[in-house]
Amino acid sequence: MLNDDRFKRRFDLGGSVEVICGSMFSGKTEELIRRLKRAQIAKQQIEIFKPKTDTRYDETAVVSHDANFIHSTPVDHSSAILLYGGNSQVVGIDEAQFFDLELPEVCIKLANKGVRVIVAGLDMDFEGKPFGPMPALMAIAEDVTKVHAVCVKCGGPALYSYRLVQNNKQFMLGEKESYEPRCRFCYHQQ
Ligand SMILES: Nc1ncnc2c1ncn2[C@@H]1O[C@H](COP(=O)(O)OP(=O)(O)O)[C@@H](O)[C@H]1O
Ligand SMILES: Cc1cn([C@H]2C[C@H](O)[C@@H](COP(=O)(O)O)O2)c(=O)[nH]c1=O
Ligand SMILES: [Zn+2]
Repeated sequence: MLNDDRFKRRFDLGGSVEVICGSMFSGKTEELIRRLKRAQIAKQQIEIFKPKTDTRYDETAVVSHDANFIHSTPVDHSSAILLYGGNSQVVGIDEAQFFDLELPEVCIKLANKGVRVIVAGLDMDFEGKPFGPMPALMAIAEDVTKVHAVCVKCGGPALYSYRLVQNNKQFMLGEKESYEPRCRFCYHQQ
């Protein structure tokens, strides 16, 4: 395979997929913004996407819990990322857990065209179950970074997002009033 000229040319273009995952408040969005701002400093053409459903802080910005932000385009399907992101050198995607299951294929297509794709999202939902396209994205990525919040109960490294309100639906937007980051021990203590 590596001797095949078509693939050699694609590798030379430098496309790749990076995933930033973890619980809520773990710094996923901050890390995404940090990488994208460095790309901007390097004068690279960047484009950021988020799901239209995530309306928490701003309609057209990716905003961290610390109020750090960067302009973004809200889209309702991953295919739109392929349409609008194909001419960029770097594509950022936030809240990837809310996207459809075609997102990994979209990221592969962009990376094969030479685009550096950086995806951030929750790896687990409030029940500790893998969230949406995140497991598949982690499987196809060159690089996966798992970040941790501080457990609100004990100060340890938090990997779970504990839901404080009664609601069994997987999709429920919210902040500190509805979720808190917890470590393995404190999450299972309930
Ligand atoms: N329990 C916590 N652990 C770590 N950071 C927290 C916590 N509560 C609030 N924060 C704030 O959240 C910021 C991270 O926000 P953000 O990047 O939006 O996280 P994520 O995208 O993973 O939800 C931290 O820099 C910190 O200011
Ligand atoms: C655990 C969990 C979270 N959500 C929602 C809550 C927030 O609106 C986002 C996560 O945002 P963050 O940038 O990672 O803080 O997801 C949900 O819908 N379902 C869940 O199980
Ligand atoms: Zn804890």
